Amino acid sequence: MLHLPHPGRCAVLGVLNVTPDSFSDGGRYIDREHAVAHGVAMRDSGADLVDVGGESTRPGAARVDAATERDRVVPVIRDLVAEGVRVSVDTTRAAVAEAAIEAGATVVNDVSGGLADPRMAAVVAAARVPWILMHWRGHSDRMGELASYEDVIGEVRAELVARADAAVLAGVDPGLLVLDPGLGFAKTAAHNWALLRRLDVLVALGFPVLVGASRKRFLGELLADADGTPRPTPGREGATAAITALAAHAGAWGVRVHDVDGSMDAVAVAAAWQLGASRA
Ligand SMILES: Nc1nc2ncc(COP(=O)(O)O)nc2c(=O)[nH]1
Repeated sequence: MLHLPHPGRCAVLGVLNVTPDSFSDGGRYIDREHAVAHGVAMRDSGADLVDVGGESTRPGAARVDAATERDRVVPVIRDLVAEGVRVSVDTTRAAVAEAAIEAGATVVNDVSGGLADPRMAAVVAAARVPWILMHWRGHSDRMGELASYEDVIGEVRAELVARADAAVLAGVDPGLLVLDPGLGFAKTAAHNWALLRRLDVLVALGFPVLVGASRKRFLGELLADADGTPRPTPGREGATAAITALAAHAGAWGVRVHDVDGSMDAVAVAAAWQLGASRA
């Protein structure tokens, strides 16, 4: 099973996008020094993992080549590990995951659930590291056309089970798998809310479940102003923290967020609510 320093509460993964074009923080941490300082700050705020990504997955984002992605994340991962930070690498590429693990990353966060790179399962199995399998139907340039479901809960569940089965067949320890509904990936706002409402269906599979709603567009649409203008990303932290609390209460293993402080408070509230008392 996944080791966590705070097993009594939902895990908090701090997002560190070392990219020029991620949707909500693109460019802020492209500089290595700033990136490392931000990662250390998120760990000091209580983040259980810092999730380092080198390629934007924003809808319509242009892909970067493996070398560019690797060169963005490896130095930052190495420096963070040297500061004692636990790091996950957010990549769909086996070669990048391999280099990140060599640099000290201890979790692979794969938004493609192993579909983008057939070599990923072997890399994860050999390294014996936890593997986050997110629900995905194709790269950023195609997600829009793939967002159609008869039964989004049933289909996402079935497609994630298929990914977990494939991982186990490839030699990955099932105890190291984490599932993630992939909010916003080939999904409309309605699909996102339907998946959150029935998160219990994924939790019931028995794998840890990670939820990544932080600052996403469907929150901006929910919080739109009178003339329908979506709330800009900086104004979505309250909704993100609310989802953190609700996801934790629904049994999520972890959340992936940009603002660690807000979600640390939210997971503390969820834990106290669950216990009927604050932690002794
Ligand atoms: N496991 C997982 N990883 C992810 N990586 C990137 C993004 C896109 O958001 P960002 O641009 O804020 O990183 N979302 C997820 C997600 O929902 N789940």
